[in-house]
Amino acid sequence: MSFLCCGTGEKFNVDTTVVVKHEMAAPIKVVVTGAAGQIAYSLLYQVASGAVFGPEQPVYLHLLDIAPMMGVLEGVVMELADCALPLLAGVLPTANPEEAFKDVSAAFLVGAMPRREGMERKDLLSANVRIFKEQGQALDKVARKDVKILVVGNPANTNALICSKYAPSIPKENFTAMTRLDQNRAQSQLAAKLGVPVKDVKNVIIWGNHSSTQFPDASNAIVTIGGAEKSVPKAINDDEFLKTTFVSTVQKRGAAVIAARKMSSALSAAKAASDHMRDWFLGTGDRWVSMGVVSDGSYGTPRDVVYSFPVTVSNGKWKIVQGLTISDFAREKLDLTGKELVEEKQDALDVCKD
Ligand SMILES: NC(=O)C1=CN([C@@H]2O[C@H](COP(=O)(O)OP(=O)(O)OC[C@H]3O[C@@H](n4cnc5c(N)ncnc54)[C@H](O)[C@@H]3O)[C@@H](O)[C@H]2O)C=CC1
Ligand SMILES: O=C([O-])CC(=O)C(=O)O
Repeated sequence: MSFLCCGTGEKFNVDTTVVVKHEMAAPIKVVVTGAAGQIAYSLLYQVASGAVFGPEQPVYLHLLDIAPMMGVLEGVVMELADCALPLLAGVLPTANPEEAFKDVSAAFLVGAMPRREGMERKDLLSANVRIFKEQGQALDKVARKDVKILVVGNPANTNALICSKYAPSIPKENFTAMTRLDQNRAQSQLAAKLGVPVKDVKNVIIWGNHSSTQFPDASNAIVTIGGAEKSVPKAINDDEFLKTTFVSTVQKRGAAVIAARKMSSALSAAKAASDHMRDWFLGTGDRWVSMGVVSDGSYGTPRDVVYSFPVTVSNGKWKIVQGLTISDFAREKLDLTGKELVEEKQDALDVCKD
């Protein structure tokens, strides 16, 4: 296994003493940006241990961060070596986006400034959107055309849109933004209310923007109780809770974590990024998951913004779940978050002109 030192580019070897008894697939190249940061610190283990691409799929990790962070990144590379992970085929730490994105099959775009207490995620737009313009341009030049890209850095939906705009040779469908953390939060809130394990709640939806206008929607969610499936609204039997406390708890959960930790969610964000990419690569079956994708106008949403929808995935392709009934209450929420995305898009395009 080869690891490269950030400063020197020198190779060193790690004896993992692992005997692989059967034929493994060829390694895929996976990039994580912001690799010296908080989220990456939890994410890298999950990617390198097989939790994302499966227990038979070796990975070659490309780690991108900015030049001043190369020293810290060196420490991360050492720790990855020290994990002695059988699926980790190699590590390339770099501050050069074109080197980082070369031939990658999957990209976790995490590297961006996080918000602090009192900020909305869109306050990060002017600082972060240029990163996604530059990275779109680099992906366009050197990544595989079938690369699956997950934008985590905030404001995630609009950053994903900008990244796609600057990578015209890569299909729009390959750019997604992370709302899986919101989905996981919503699922967990519902499970707690119902007193069931979180695995027994499915098909909760996050609509729209990963922001405080998102609409966490339990109206189609299903819970398994005593071996039988039941509608969540029927099982909870408290519409007022589902329309108010539930929605606002999920909308404000990121801010609540910042208030408590003085830093934004990282452990749960990394878990959600792993869930999102795993489901995209390995499929969802008939479970619905929420992903920010370039809108085709489904459910009367604005086109050409990255909007979170319920999707299913098979053979590496996501498809928006169609045919759901949208109540008047939901319509208002879907429109509000859509309007915010249209405004953010305009602001981002203005920033990118400079
Ligand atoms: N979509 C979501 O659900 C969530 C999104 N986030 C967002 O994820 C982002 C990262 O959060 P953390 O890891 O906690 O932040 P962090 O500050 O701990 O790490 C960010 C890393 O990105 C690096 N970076 C900055 N500019 C870069 C560039 N141009 N190229 C490569 N790397 C660059 C920094 O040097 C730093 O190492 C933030 O924008 C945060 O708001 C956080 C939680 C959930
Ligand atoms: O709230 C933040 O700024 C970080 C984030 O996106 C989240 O935790 O959902």
